[in-house]
Amino acid sequence: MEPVLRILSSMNLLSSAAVLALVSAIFLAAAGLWFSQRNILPFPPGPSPEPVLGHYRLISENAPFRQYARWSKEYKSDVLFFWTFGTKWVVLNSVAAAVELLEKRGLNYADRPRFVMFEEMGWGPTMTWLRWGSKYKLHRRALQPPFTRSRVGEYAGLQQREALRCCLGMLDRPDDWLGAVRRFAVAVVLKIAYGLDIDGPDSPWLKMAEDTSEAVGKSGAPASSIMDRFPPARYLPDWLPFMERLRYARAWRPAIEKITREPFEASLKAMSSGTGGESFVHTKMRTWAKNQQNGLASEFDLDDIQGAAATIVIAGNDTTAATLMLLVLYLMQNPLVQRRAQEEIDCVVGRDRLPTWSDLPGLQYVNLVLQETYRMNPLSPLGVPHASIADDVYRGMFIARGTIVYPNVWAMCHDETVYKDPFVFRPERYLPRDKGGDDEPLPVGNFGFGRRNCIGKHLAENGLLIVLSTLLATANIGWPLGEDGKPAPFEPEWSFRGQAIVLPFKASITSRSAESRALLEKKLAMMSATAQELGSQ
Ligand code: HEM
Repeated sequence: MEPVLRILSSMNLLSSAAVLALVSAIFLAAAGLWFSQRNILPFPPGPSPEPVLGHYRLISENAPFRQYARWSKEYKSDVLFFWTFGTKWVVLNSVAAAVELLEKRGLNYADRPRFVMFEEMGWGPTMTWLRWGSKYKLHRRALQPPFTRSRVGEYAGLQQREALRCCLGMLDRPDDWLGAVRRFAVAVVLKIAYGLDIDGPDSPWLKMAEDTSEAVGKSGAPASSIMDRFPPARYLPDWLPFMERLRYARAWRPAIEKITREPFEASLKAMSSGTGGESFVHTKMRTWAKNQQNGLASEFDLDDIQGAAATIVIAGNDTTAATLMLLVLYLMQNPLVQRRAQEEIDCVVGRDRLPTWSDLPGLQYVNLVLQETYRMNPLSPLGVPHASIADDVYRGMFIARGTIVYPNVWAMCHDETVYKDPFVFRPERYLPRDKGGDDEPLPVGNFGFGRRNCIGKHLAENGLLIVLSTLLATANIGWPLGEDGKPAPFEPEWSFRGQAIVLPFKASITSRSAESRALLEKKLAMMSATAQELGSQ
């Protein structure tokens, strides 16, 4: 027996040793490959870091996208590398790099970094900030279908009615034209998400949405605060001089919690009393309630429904309002563009009716005005950052797993090798040469790249186009009048902390004609009556 045991144990030893040797070999090979890749392959270039802090102090909080674009030229590389406190990030300054990494190799770049500052601000399960994984996929599966190109037509009536109301509001109260724009943006997503209406300028939902825009719009580029770079910093006292963003996050926390909770509760209340229209919350709650009744677990629980509905409002309201502000600004600054777009509407639609849904594809120049607006000022100049899931090599440069990736959409949209006079607003640039254009490519990246691209693009674009074309058909937009009664041009103010937004400004907004105004009123009355009859959107 003893010899057998000895043989067995020696076999055990042998096989253990073999397994150990094999595991070690695999580990060494993998480590060797990683190290050899790292040693052989350089990280992308970039400015020299400081000891310990790396690039932390080198990146400006104001308009960092301009700095990255300058470095891209200086280091002759469309991909730049930075690090601080062990966090690595790369900035992609060309469409080619963004398409190759974020789209063609999209699965490897479908993650997001952890947004520690936003956690501190109190965001619940909001899809935009979720890491790649089962929770994220669950939210994308729930949120994407209602906003596909083929399904957004379901909101056409709602968007058109709100567009008419928006244009009438701008004409009636030109001093508060921004109020009408904000109302449009909130009304559409609030109805879709919760089935709730805005019942006047004092609606609490307007104030709530405005607070959230303020909180998000000026919170700095996502994942770039000291807490994001060095998470333990969130536990430091916020009175320290370099902790402004922690102070900011804590100050805005109540507003974020409010927008996540209150419309959801109001929607549930409306649902139980049988009021309010159909909505995302209604659909999801019905499934959840049915599962409860049948004793089944729900994959998408109450927290998820609440978080996903808030995502629609937060991601969809502010972005739409900010783009409409840009449209008003560029039309005011470019009267010839405005005239040409109005001529197109007069020619395609005529002056005895207003543009409708089916007219939009035929309004080529109006569509290009929107594209040029996207290009001139991408709202998220550094996108929403993605993060890499595994090590990668791009054109001989090493990109380690877990690297944060910022597409510099601003640099792509202002690349002089692609766009002639990139700082000039010229929608004609996209027209073919035989139609007097420069055949330049439409901008890409304003709605993101790859698997994390914006789910609301089609909804947003339809809404922007219907407001733009209705406004062009019914109003003239010009510089505000000075004390001498003459147009008084001015330089608008901007905020480049986080999103790139134009700050509120004055404009002169007047009716094109008594007839066009009457058309607005008549059509709004007609559409509101129909909506009331249908008791829905
Ligand atoms: C002009 C309007 C809009 C602009 C410029 C815009 C822009 C963006 C950008 C740049 C991203 C990041 C994409 C990426 O990481 O690659 C994004 C993501 C997102 N957008 Fe929009 N957006 C707009 C409107 C909307 C609307 C109306 C909705 C809601 C229906 C919406 C919902 C979302 C969501 C949920 C995400 C996160 C996607 C994900 O992480 O998988 N957006 N958007």
